Amino acid sequence: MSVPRGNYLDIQFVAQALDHIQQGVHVVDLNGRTILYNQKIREMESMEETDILDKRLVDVFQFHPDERSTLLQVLATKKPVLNVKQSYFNMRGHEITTLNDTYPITVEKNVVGAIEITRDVSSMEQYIGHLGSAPSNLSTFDHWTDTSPLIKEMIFEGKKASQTCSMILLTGEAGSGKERLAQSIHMERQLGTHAFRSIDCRSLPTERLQELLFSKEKETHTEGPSTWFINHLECLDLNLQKKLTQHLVEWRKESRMTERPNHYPILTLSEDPIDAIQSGKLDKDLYYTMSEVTIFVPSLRDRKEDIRALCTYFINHFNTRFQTLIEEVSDEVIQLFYEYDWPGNVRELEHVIEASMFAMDQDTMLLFTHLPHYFRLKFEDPMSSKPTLDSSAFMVREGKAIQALDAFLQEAESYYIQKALQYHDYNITKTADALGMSRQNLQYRLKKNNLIRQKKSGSPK
Ligand SMILES: Nc1ncnc2c1ncn2[C@@H]1O[C@H](COP(=O)(O)OP(=O)(O)OP(=O)(O)O)[C@@H](O)[C@H]1O
Repeated sequence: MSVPRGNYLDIQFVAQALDHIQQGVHVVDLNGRTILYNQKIREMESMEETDILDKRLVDVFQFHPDERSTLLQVLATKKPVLNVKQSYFNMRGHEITTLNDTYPITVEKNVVGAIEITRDVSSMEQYIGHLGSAPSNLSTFDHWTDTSPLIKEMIFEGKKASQTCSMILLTGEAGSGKERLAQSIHMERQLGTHAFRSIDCRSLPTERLQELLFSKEKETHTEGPSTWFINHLECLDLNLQKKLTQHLVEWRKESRMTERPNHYPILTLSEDPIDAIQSGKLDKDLYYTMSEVTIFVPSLRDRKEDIRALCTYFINHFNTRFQTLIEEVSDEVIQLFYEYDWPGNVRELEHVIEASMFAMDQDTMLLFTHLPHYFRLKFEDPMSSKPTLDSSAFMVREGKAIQALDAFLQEAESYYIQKALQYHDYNITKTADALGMSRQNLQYRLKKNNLIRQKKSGSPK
């Protein structure tokens, strides 16, 4: 490790020692220039020493007006700042969550710099995510808007299943509300003071799934009843599906001998089970074992009567979160929502409302112009007689094959964000402002579209 200034031998000695510890250490001098940046923090932030040593923090990291550098804050206030949790994307696009303690460094009562000690808690955060949610965050049947007959029927089935100890299979497209239904069943079964464990086979590597599904089992026997929500089984490795089948058969035998089982499996499939078996994604035995009680969660396109009530629900929800006073969605927008097919289901509607509310200033009614640009592209502009998506429109070119709408939208989003980033010289804050979204929202989209930053990146120090 090279150290640029100060008592060279002393600092080099300390710096080398600090390269062997498991916490990240970042030291700046009185001018906010980095004089020590140990091995661990370099790994976490995916930065090289040359990127940062002897440079001012403000020249290396981009700060949003709402974010404060804890190191600079400590230099200014001369007081420690402890236990600050930060989540950010490092240079490789990996999401990192850290806990930081930052202290002033004083020599003869004068502050000469600041030191930040950082613990990487990303894997702990993910693990806690799997351990269970607090009951206050879980949905209950009272939270459902039950306008359509299909949802009324689903709620009826869900409540009926809650009266039993059976394992339950929920089927329905992604984003339709399967997890929400599983939480409602958990609460209806009076398990609110116990854990709701969510395991998503879509997003975890096989080794981790193996560990979560099988090795943790002994521990849970001592912890009281819990719901095991195993999501997207069609994405689980076939060998693990076979192993899970054996476990579920065992579970069923044991549960018949007791009034209150130790855990209650709720499993999901987001594809048609028969198609999934035919395409080799789903083990037939697993399906027959778990499908004793099956509830179908309807897609939004099949229950458009619910759209207005869902819009009201999301507006109230985001009003509370963003401290806004939006009142309603215009009839014209509701009409477009009725015409649209909603491949991403309720989740997509939620995102459209959230993005639109970001774009609203003093208005209280959500209008066509507030809808996100990509979403408006799907429709003719009602203010104009010319269709927006004609042969000269964005990325629809002669000779280019028409692609599925989802793929087109993904490409459009990716392309547009890339252009905006280039235009703003890869400055995240400016790009996010220009796109009318939060910095976190832009970072999420960079990750989703695999657009790793080309320029300096790192934590909001
Ligand atoms: N009836 C509803 N009222 C309000 N919000 C809803 C409703 N249904 C779903 N949502 C919201 O939509 C989003 C997706 O729901 P959920 O995660 O339950 O779907 P899912 O079918 O489990 O999705 P996936 O298959 O992708 O895991 C969540 O944010 C959820 O809160």
